Amino acid sequence: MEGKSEMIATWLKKHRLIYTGATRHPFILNIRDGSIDLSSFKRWLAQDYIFVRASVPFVASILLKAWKESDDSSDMDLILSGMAALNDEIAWFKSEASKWGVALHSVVPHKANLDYCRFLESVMSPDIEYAVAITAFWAIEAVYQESFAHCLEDGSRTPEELKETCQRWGNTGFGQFCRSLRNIANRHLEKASDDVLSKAEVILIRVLEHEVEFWNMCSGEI
Ligand SMILES: Cc1ncc(CN)c(N)n1
Repeated sequence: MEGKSEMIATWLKKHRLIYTGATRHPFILNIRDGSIDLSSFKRWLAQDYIFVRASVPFVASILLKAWKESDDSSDMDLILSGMAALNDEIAWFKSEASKWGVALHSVVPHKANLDYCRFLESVMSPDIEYAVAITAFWAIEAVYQESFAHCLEDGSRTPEELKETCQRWGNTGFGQFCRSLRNIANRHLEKASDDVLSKAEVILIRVLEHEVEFWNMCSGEI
């Protein structure tokens, strides 16, 4: 198949509108221009804690797929570092929540969050190929990286008390992690059958849709 070596770039061009919708959502633009309503931020904090906890078994399932299916042992090293980052993230959410007076133990997940967590669970199935699952993992991380990095660019007016949050996903190290995930995804997609390629493209679109719904939920729109 022609142009298989950079599938992710091809798909990002094709699905630019939804990708921009996920990475330049009003929730993020409001952080960037300083107009964010703090109740939206607290809602995000509480709901994302639930999502991050649900991401642990998801990433563990990708680690298992890499162990079984990858021809390169460095894939496992990268995925393992992603697991370690989740461990830090969970600790960060707990301390951030106590700073903002958010009681994490009593948070009720919103529908958009439940739907997204259910989607993660579906990708954990052993029937889902490694190339498909790693594409989903890359997309989930890339949306946060691009979104929060945007809040730190020159000209942004992100409130001082939200800068640490933006740094967590907008820092250059996390950017490098996302680029490495994208390289792994591209490498496996290059060897994939047309059937697996169409599944990976659909999964990518689903992730982007869930991310938009997640931001909508945090903005209080649903
Ligand atoms: C909804 C969502 N998407 C992505 C990430 C980044 N792990 C996150 N914490 N939450």
